[in-house]
Amino acid sequence: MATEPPFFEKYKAIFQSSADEKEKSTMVDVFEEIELPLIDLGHLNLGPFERRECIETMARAAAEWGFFQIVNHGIPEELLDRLNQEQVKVFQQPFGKKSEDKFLNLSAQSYRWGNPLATSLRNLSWSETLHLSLKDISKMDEYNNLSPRLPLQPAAYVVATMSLCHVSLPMCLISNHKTNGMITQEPFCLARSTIEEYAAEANVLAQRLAEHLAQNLGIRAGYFRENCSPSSCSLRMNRYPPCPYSSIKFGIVPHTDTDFLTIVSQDQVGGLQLKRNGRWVSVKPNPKALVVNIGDFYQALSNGKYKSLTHRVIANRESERYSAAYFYCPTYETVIESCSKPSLYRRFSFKEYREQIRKDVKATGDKVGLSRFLW
Ligand SMILES: O=C(O)CCC(=O)C(=O)O
Ligand SMILES: [Fe+2]
Repeated sequence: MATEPPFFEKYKAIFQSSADEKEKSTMVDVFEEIELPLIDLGHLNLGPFERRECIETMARAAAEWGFFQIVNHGIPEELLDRLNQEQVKVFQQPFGKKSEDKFLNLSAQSYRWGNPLATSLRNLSWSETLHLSLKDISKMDEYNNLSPRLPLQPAAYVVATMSLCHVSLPMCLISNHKTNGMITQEPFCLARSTIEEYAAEANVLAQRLAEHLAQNLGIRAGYFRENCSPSSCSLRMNRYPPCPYSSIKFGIVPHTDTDFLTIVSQDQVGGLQLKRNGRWVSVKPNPKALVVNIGDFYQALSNGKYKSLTHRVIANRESERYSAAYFYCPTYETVIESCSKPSLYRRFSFKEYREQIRKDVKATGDKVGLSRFLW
């Protein structure tokens, strides 16, 4: 059963109407590959001097690059591996299952692929994602309650579940598999606890980073703790299938992130690019490090000191790529206001910002973003 989203069928018209662009894009784009500033968070525990230096280096990277990478961040490699395994399992499901409304009992639109509003090759994303609003994760449990109704013998179900899942809280779906011409049914288990464990660790890390970055800005110590919680954040699992069409450029189209900061774990394939001083540069992947990028809200909060950089992912012709992005967001009611005067941006709530994005995307196909809130 096909697992890949039907990109070609869905975007046939775009492919056909862009023959000229196809011609042009046979030229191979070459981008400079850069290594992001590397911050060793282990230095925070060495002594007051090393700690101050580490925080200053991080703040400089946030101001000059908007991106940096971190090691000794406290999230065990073993947990990152487990998260990746869960992610692979999700995307290996038949497309028909993934695109069901209640896939994994999550809200509609949790599974997304391509770009439903794509009008040309320029705004087509060659990727599929599972977007988990963290307040929804507890709903995943309900699937356990539903599963006995699924057409599999209870005993077989238990044995299969135990052998496929390494935790006691799997979320199960039954999927059809074709083996030697025979259709068989296998349960698909997603370890909810691995996702929760990762989300909890990522939340602690994100809060620590946000607080360190706030130190030189005079932002109240409790600001992030009061306005952000695991349930206001989200986790996006991304898969970028190999893309056979040279005319397709993007795994994810250029964008900035709508949050305070994002923590990204990625494999070794590469493809992330950021726009630095007006030029696109490729980020050299470092599977031992996590990538951190500043989002729109920290740019506004820091009164433009920290940069929410436009970034994108380039589609790869040969290899699939996986990444997982943790978005550190406040609650909808949180009002974001610059930490110094005169402020570049007028104050706005997350809710207001989201609403503006929704209108702009509908009207222009683009999020527009912070420039809408300049004085
Ligand atoms: O895949 C990546 O490296 C980045 C993903 C990203 O930018 C996002 O999910 O917002
Ligand atoms: Fe992003």
